[in-house]
Amino acid sequence: MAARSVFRSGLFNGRVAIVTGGATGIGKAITAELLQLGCRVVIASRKSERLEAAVDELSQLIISSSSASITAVCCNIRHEDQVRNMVASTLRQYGRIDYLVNNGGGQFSSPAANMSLKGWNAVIDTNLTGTFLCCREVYNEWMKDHGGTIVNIIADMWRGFPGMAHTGAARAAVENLTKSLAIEWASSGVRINSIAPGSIFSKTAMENYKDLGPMMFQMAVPCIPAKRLGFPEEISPAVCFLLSPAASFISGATLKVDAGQSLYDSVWEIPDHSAWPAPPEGENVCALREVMKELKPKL
Ligand SMILES: CCCCCCCCC/C=C/C(=O)SCCNC(=O)CCNC(=O)[C@H](O)C(C)(C)COP(=O)(O)OP(=O)(O)OC[C@H]1O[C@@H](n2cnc3c(N)ncnc32)[C@H](O)[C@@H]1OP(=O)(O)O
Ligand SMILES: NC(=O)C1=CN([C@@H]2O[C@H](COP(=O)(O)OP(=O)(O)OC[C@H]3O[C@@H](n4cnc5c(N)ncnc54)[C@H](OP(=O)(O)O)[C@@H]3O)[C@@H](O)[C@H]2O)C=CC1
Repeated sequence: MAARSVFRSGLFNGRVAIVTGGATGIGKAITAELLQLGCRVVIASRKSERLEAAVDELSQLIISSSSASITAVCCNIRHEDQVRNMVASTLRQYGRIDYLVNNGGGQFSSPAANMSLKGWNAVIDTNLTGTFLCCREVYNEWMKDHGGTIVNIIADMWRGFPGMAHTGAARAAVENLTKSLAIEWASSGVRINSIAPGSIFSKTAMENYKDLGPMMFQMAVPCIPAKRLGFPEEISPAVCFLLSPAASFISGATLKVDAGQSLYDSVWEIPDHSAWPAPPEGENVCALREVMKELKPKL
C-alpha cells in the first residue's frame, strides 16, 4: 500500500480518474494515492483477478468520510471496442472523467534482431496504439467539451533502449504524441504530460521477466546515481502533481523521475570488437599511431 500522500487531503474530491494498469505496481500506487486524495478511481486492465484483488485491498484505504471510491473494468487497451466500453461505462457510472493516467503497458526483453513481427507488434500496439486509443476516446467522449488532464507513463528511452528497442520506439512516439495532443487539445482546456520513470521495482514488474527479472533489476542498480532502485510510491506523487492545479501551466512536458539515471550509465555492454570501419588515413591517424604505439590503440 502507498505511503501517505504529501498532498492536501481532499485535493481530488469529486473528481473521477481512469488509471490503466491501476491494479499492480506503479498503477496501484497511483490509484492508492488518488484514493487518499478523495478521487473516484476506475482501474482498467486485462486480468479480472488482479483487478478484483486490488479493489478489495485498496478500498480499505478509503475512510468513511471520504468521497473516494474504486471500481474496476476489464479492458485490453489494444482493443478499440474495449477502450470504448471502458470510457462509456465510466461515464455511465460517474458522469464525468477528469483524469486519465495511461500507465498500462510493458514489454519483454530481447535483442532487436531476435524479435518476431508478432512480438514487435504486441509491444507497439500496447504502448503506443493503446495509449492513443485511450486518449482519443476520453477526449471525444468527455474532455473535448469539459477539459481534463492526461498523464502518460513512458520510459527511460532517451539514449535508445537497447534490449527493449520496441518499447523505446513506442515510448518515444508517446512522448511526441503528448506534444501533438497538448497543442491540438489546448483549446478544450486539456493538459497532457508524460512521466518517464527510471528502474522501478515491484513484484509484478519483476515477474513479467520470469527468471531474468531479479537479475535485470539488480543489473540496473550500478547505473542509477541513487545506487538503488526506485519504487512505485516515488512515481505516484509526480503523477498527482501533474494532475493537480499545481501544474495548471504545464502541458506537453515530460518529467523524468529517475534519480538522474537517464544522464548516467547504460546496462547494455558493447563487447570489444574490430568491426568498426577504419578512419580515413591522414596525418592525424599517423600521428596517433606514433604517439600511442605502445598502447596499441584501435584505429
Ligand atoms: C535489457 C535492459 C534492462 C534494463 C534494466 C531493467 C529496468 C527495468 C525496466 C522495466 C520496465 C517495465 O516496463 S516493467 C513492467 C513490466 N510489465 C509488463 O511488461 C506487463 C505487460 N507486458 C505484457 O503483457 C507482455 O510483455 C507483452 C509482450 C507486452 C504482451 O504480451 P501478450 O502475451 O499479451 O501479447 P501477444 O499478443 O499474445 O504476443 C505475445 C508475443 O510477444 C512475443 N514475446 C512475448 N514475450 C517474449 C519473450 N520473453 N521473448 C521473446 N518474445 C516474446 C512473442 O512473439 C509472443 O507471441 P508467441 O510467440 O506467439 O507467444
Ligand atoms: N517498472 C519500471 O521500471 C518501469 C515501468 N514503466 C512502465 O510503467 C507502467 C507500469 O509498469 P509497472 O507497474 O512497473 O509494471 P506492472 O507489470 O506491474 O504493470 C503493468 C500494468 O499494465 C497492465 N497492462 C499491460 N498490458 C495491458 C493491456 N494491453 N491493456 C490493459 N492493461 C495492460 C497490467 O495489467 P494486466 O496484466 O491485468 O493487463 C499491469 O497492471 C508500464 O507501462 C511500464 O512499462 C516504465 C519505465 C520503467
